[in-house]
Amino acid sequence: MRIEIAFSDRVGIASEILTVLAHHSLDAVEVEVNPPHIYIDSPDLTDLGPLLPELEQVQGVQAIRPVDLLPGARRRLYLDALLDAFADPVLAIDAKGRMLVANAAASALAPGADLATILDDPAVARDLLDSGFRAPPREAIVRGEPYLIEARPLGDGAGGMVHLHAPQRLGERMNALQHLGDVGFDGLLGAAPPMRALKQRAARVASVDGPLLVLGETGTGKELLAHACHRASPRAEKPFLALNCAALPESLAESELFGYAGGAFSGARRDGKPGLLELADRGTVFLDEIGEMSLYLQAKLLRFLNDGSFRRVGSERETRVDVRIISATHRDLPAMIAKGDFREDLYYRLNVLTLEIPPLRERGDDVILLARHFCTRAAAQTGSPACRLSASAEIALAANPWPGNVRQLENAIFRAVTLADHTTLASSDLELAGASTTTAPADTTAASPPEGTSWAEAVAIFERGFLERLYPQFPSSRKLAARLGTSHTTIANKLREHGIPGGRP
Ligand SMILES: Nc1ncnc2c1ncn2[C@@H]1O[C@H](COP(=O)(O)OP(=O)(O)OP(=O)(O)O)[C@@H](O)[C@H]1O
Repeated sequence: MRIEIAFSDRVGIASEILTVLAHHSLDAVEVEVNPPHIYIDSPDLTDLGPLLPELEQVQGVQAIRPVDLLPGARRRLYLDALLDAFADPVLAIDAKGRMLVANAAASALAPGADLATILDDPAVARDLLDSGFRAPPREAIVRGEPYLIEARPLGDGAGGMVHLHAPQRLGERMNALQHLGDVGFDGLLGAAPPMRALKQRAARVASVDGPLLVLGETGTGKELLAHACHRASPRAEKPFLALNCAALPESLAESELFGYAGGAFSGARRDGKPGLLELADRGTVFLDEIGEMSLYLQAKLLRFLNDGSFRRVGSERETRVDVRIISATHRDLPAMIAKGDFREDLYYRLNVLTLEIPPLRERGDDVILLARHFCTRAAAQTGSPACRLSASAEIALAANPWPGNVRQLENAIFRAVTLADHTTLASSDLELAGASTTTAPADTTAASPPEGTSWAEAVAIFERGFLERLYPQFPSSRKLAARLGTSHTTIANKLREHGIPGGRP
């Protein structure tokens, strides 16, 4: 039986309680003292009755009750369940390299007792330990498969946590099919003139079967556009696979893209592994952040673009595939060429067709269009009630510079929808850097309306902000009408027109 005893804290009380158990010849296999409670696990204790009078005699004991689990055991149970929910192996290692804790995936993969036996290459284990688990992510072979290894220290001298990203899950993370589904140009929202022009050009470029380079600042939607071009091309029914060239060290990126032959490196899978180029045969491979590709891989990619063939890592055999390459970057490739960081010949091979995505700040009212879309989507994703943006929020969004573009906008709206406990988001809910954080429909006067706003739209934005600001102080159409010196019917109609809730006469 496991019991919890509440007591008022004093020196020696825990040992007096345990002495009572000893008197009854009861063993305690686990004891947790967390004043003002002591928890005891005693398998021999089946009936509390005979023990109660003596325990209650101990000065300071207040209450005694049986419990299912000791708090520490309960915590371990939850932590184990959480760790086991990770499909990737996760390990805690002490400063000497001994394994302290492993989740189920790690135990199944490499049931070793220390880091050096878990990783096939002892040098990698040594680097991790020598760096105090601060070494940058790198690849290592575990039971013949390449893994991306990330480590972080646990705290002074306590060792570190090691996370092995499994190769097939890396593929998952990089496979745009996972999250883009069959999104085409329809999913690329935007009605501003530069977006319309882009979509028109993209629709033409999509069907031309040549390499395509997508340029644009980070988070502008380059991957979405690349996928839309694939969906609008004759390759639409074949795979669209994506590799982020900045995310992986060179040799792992090489084996992801080109695959490897059986026995290519010590412990490699015996039958080898196809890379994205083979897996995407007759489809499209999207190379994101191409500016970050190493010069060695640039040379290998150039060769593939020139004659359609390549060799798997560690193979002598030429492999031929039919794949369209769409690449993307936010970097200035000509400037990189001038510095010798990017191959000029590759640039011309990749840049047969080009699309340039405008930054969000040049898209006028698209900010509002996208924000409303993200608002609806975030509410659906989080199971929150349907929400909308107040006039002040829309004006603040339109005035924000958006250095992180659409992704930053998407995140700002998601955060606001998740955290706000009301359904009309104000500018203060949006945590915009540099924006006013008062609940300021008052800032309707401070910021200019979105570019291209008509007179009628500007008046409507002003009215909505004005009414939203005053309504809480004059919460009925009669009171508001009296304050504004107009008829209550006019105010009631305006409240309805702007969807301001609770417009009572
Ligand atoms: N026009 C758009 N309509 C709807 N959603 C968009 C649009 N543009 C971008 N997004 C969304 O914004 C996020 C960022 O887009 P995406 O990943 O395509 O940008 P990126 O330019 O490839 O980013 P990075 O430079 O970091 O690789 C994604 O969630 C995407 O769905």
